[in-house]
Amino acid sequence: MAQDFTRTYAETRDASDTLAPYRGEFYLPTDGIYMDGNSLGLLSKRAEQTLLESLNDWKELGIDGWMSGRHPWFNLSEQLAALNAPLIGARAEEVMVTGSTTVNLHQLVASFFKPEGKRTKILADTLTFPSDIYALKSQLELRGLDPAEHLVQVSSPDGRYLKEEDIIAAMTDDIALIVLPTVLYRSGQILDMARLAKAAHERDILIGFDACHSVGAIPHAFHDWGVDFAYWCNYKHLNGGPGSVGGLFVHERHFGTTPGLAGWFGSRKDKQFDMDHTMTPADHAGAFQIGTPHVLSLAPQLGALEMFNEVGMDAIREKSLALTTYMTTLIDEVLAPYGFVIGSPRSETQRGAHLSLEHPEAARICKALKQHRVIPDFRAPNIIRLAPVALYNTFTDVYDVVMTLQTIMENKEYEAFENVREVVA
Ligand SMILES: Cc1ncc(COP(=O)(O)O)c(C=O)c1O
Ligand SMILES: Nc1ccccc1C(=O)C[C@H](N)C(=O)O
Repeated sequence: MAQDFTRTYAETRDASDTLAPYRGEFYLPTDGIYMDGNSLGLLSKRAEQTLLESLNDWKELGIDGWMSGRHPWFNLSEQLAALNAPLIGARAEEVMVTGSTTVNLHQLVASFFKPEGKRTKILADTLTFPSDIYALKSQLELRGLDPAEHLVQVSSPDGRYLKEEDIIAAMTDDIALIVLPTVLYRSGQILDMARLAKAAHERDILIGFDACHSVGAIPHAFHDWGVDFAYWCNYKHLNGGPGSVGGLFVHERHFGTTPGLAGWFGSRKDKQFDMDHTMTPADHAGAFQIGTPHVLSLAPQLGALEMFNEVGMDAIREKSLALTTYMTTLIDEVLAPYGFVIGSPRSETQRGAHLSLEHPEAARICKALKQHRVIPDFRAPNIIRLAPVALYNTFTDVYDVVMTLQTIMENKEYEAFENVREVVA
């Protein structure tokens, strides 16, 4: 069917969507449209079930829940690592579900940043998420290195995108480590990780990626690309729940590296309860765990990740691109008179799973959207992020959101609100 701009067209696309049955697995808002799965994914019935099962194990088993019950807690992180691994293109032993994004970055930099001789600097970029920069600066300071000199941030020519050639040009012989996002949190640009990893290694530099905005959104091949490490959260596209435990990847060539931040849960599991004061680290990515896993923030991931493994990242990516491409076409057609700029890549190979819509009145347009029960998020100073999620959004959702935006703009409904951000979104 040729694309047209009717709601019937959107309904026809939904009717032939093979992922459509998954929508029924989620708790969706009953009175509106959720478009913020890039910030906090929704609860699914399966995630709820595995959380309740773990809660019940605690209720019934107490301490014995570590080794028995529905999902024994002692191996839960390893079990989830095996479910995360296919999503990022890694071997199960290269992955651990542990910590949080920022804590895992601290752990990985503490373990892999080895300033020596002339190589004393870390390379990052100016568009990355602030927490990463705070962590990198504090890691430098812990080593007595001044971030003003030792943190190099590649800048963006336009404030939206980074150019791989600029990043490669900044890979000079004083750089020891590179930390970059896989997908930029504002524009949704995908960086060419394979190319960057190759360029870094040709120059003897280690490279790690923040995969918060790509895990569960696009396929990865971290192992084959030779990426040294990566870290991510499981609460956005992976729907693990607010504050859900994060993930990390360490390429197998680095197995045996001493963890910078050691703790007893990084031990070989058969040795951990020997209670020896000399640690025997696990001989895989498990070595980078620190303390006791946050079991109740792991448990929902069992149900949530099962769906991703069932469907596979290729099918998720295919639908996600179909949704964002459809949204782009509608925005171009319907919102053209109102001064919006799409601040996300037009090219599908460079586009992550959300669209960034820029407008000088963005803060109050977001508030008007929320009044219509459409949930986007806002990033200062002028970005509305919209994420039509493959597992639970529809083409009709996309259509309705764009039409709601048209109504808001046409009737200047946003003028009823102040153009200032709210606390979170
Ligand atoms: C790209 C990116 N990096 C880091 C973080 C920080 O994650 P956390 O607060 O879970 O450590 C986030 C989200 O909050 C993020 O989107
Ligand atoms: N962790 C959070 C806690 C509270 C509110 C938002 C977040 C986010 O994750 C924001 C997201 N990282 C972003 O790309 O803006």
